Amino acid sequence: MLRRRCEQVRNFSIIAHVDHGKSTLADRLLELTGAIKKGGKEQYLDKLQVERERGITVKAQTASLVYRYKGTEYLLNLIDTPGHVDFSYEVSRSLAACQGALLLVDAAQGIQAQTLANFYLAFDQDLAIVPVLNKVDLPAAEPETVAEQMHQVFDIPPEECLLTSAKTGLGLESILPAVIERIPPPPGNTAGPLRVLLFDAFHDEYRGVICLVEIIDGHLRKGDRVVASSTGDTYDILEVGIMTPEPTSTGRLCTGQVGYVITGMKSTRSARVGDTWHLLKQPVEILPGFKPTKSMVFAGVFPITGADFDALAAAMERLTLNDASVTVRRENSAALGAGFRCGFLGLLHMEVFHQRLEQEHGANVITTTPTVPYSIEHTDGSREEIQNPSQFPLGKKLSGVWEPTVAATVVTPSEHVGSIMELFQDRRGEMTEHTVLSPARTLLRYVLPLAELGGNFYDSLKSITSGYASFDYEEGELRKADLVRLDLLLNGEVVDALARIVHRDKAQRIGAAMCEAMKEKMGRQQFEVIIQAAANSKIVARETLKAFRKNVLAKCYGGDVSRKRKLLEKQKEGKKRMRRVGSVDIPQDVFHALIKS
Ligand SMILES: Nc1nc2c(ncn2[C@@H]2O[C@H](COP(=O)(O)OP(=O)(O)OP(=O)(O)O)[C@@H](O)[C@H]2O)c(=O)[nH]1
Repeated sequence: MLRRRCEQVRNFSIIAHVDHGKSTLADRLLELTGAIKKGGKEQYLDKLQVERERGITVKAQTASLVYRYKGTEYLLNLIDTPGHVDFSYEVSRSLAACQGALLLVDAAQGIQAQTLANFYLAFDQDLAIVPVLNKVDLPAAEPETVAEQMHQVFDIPPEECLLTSAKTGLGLESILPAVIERIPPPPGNTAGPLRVLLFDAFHDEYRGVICLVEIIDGHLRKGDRVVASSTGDTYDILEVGIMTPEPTSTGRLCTGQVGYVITGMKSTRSARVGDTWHLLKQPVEILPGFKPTKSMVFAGVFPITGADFDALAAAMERLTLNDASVTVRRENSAALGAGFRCGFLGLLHMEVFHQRLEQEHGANVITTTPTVPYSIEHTDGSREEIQNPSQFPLGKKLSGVWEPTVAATVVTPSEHVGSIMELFQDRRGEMTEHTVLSPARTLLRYVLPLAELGGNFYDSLKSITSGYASFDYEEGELRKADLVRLDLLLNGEVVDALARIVHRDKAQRIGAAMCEAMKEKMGRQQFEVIIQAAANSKIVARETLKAFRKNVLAKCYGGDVSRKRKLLEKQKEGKKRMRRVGSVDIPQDVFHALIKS
């Protein structure tokens, strides 16, 4: 099996809009080829707890299937990819190790925003595309209409579309023959010097870093010594094999094969995805590699109590071993103490990271309001990136402030176009395209500030379209904007962890909402608290919290000293869960509440 020539190898991905059935289809293909047992646990390739709970794929996975077709045995490497926009970097990486892709579309929902994005990622990399219309078992399925849409939007002839149900198994037998016939074998040179593409890496608790690779040219054997061309570091190949889908040692990988390698590398940070490996003293032409991932959302991550800092630091370290796309540095906040400033690929990535910190590492944390990176220009022409709103300079003239934008795509039932246009206008969006896909569906494209995707953007879009619109975006240009720093003050003291950067026109509205939420959540204190919001140091909103003295001894008649002491102790304990800002104690859960408001 392992001396197979390139002609008997196919490397392919499954790409689709979220929930169109990729993971389910991958499971069925694994069952069909005997890689996993029928009726076993669902969504085999979704390994992380957060993936199972949220029903989304976060890390791309790979599995090698052996399939007999017309008397010949083929090795088919399937790479399952995440569907959510935050993880599209995983999609493009995985596609770099493939020659083709199954483009999966839900036959009831039709083409969605992410279908378009993924199609173009595959198209740009010249991959052979096998269109699959899934979920044909659903009563609402309209495979003919969707096939017509595929023709109109992607120029794919309707007769090329395969019809399947990953749920009932209908049509599944047509998929692997189409993979073999329509997707070309990997083009590598079997006799050439070894050239390896490193396309992913993950950390295994027991075995250390496991690298996923495609052998572009030549052969890789256990015991080889390779050079990572980006760093010049050398590694001994301790183990090599294929994912079936568990790592299975094979001793060697041949040209065109996708598999795993263990080298004794300590951290996934050493595994530079997109890197080219070659043999010592046998340099090769370097592969183009991947665009480095860029943090688009930053947030502070703090322990609930200062004493938990070391445990949080350890949890962070373990988690970032496996998720090299998170950037982490130490940060100190007057309100929240010692913590970290983390950079994420997007909001979902941030939530997933938070959830993994709690679930897999038992850390209890406060995450501050997420912010996007702003670029400010000082009057001397120098530029600075602001990743924390409290770094935004006050009382100093600036030449300008730039904010990141996104190019957004929405596919929606046509009756919601009017409300979507209103939502995007309110979010400072500019329409760039309006196309009618079919009488019932419309495609809209907008440029809008990335920061406007925060707050309740997704909930608003969902509620005005009853969940029927799909949304996707890609990174846009930086755009100059009239932005101010919005601070929240308690008795005149700024709470640094709650600072935000907002558009000048919205500062008053957001400031008033924050003051109101703070008043409601904080509960009465023992003295009067003035809550204010300031835009670039100018007060724009105010609330007053009246004093209230909580007398813990009120119920103590007479002089029961031990009871009295107990109650006073209890009050002291309650205070531990407070954070002191100036003269005011803020309960920890206020931070949680305001971030969500
Ligand atoms: N009726 C029907 N339901 C299906 C079919 N295929 C998948 N589903 C269901 O659709 C939902 C989404 O399927 P997944 O396989 O998790 O979708 P996915 O595209 O992998 O989603 P992400 O991993 O989040 O990108 C699940 O509830 C599946 O059971 C099908 O052919 N018919």
